[in-house]
Amino acid sequence: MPSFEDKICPRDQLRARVAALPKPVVVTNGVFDILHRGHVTYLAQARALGASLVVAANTDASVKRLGKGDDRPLNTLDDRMAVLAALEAVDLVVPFDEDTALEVVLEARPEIYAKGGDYDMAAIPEGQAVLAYGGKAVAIDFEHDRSTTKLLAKVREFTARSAES
Ligand SMILES: Nc1ncnc2c1ncn2[C@@H]1O[C@H](COP(=O)(O)OP(=O)(O)OP(=O)(O)O)[C@@H](O)[C@H]1O
Ligand SMILES: O=P(O)(O)O[C@@H]1O[C@H]([C@H](O)CO)[C@@H](O)[C@H](O)[C@@H]1O
Repeated sequence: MPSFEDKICPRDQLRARVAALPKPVVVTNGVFDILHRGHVTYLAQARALGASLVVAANTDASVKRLGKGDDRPLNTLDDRMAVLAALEAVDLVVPFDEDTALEVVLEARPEIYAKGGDYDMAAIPEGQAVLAYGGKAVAIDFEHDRSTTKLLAKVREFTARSAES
């Protein structure tokens, strides 16, 4: 197993593994289905807010409940976590099966919670929780107009055109 996979943390070890990370710790979460430039830029910016970055990845069942599409996620949790763990910006990857990453945030108690600029920090449970204990909640502006959904639409358009010709 490549050494970067050591960054994948079983949920029951989260508290202990976070305690061993350099502070301040930043936590973020998401699906990260087909990794793209928007994701990696955002993760590098999140890491730069502190000294360590923990990424909580939605389990496959929790992605299904988000309603992104019947075929989502395209990449399984294990694959998505391995790709995230291979990134230099990422120190720890943990799965979560709840509808939000609130419990992860409460267990990890990071100094900083970060999320893409498509979210209002004061309106999401993770942001509210961090602000309530005196931490920081940071929305990172989108720098690149990319998304897994847009990439998939391109592939589908190409496949449909190829089938017609
Ligand atoms: N282009 C982008 N620039 C900056 N941050 C992004 C970008 N796309 C996604 N993010 C952030 O990355 C995290 C994971 O995003 P997500 O997996 O929803 O990406 P996505 O590609 O937009 O997915 P989908 O199209 O499936 O909704 C979220 O915090 C989101 O705000
Ligand atoms: O990748 P996404 O769709 O941006 O990730 C979601 O973020 C939600 C957000 O943290 C508001 O609570 C979260 O609830 C959801 O489970 C996904 O992680």
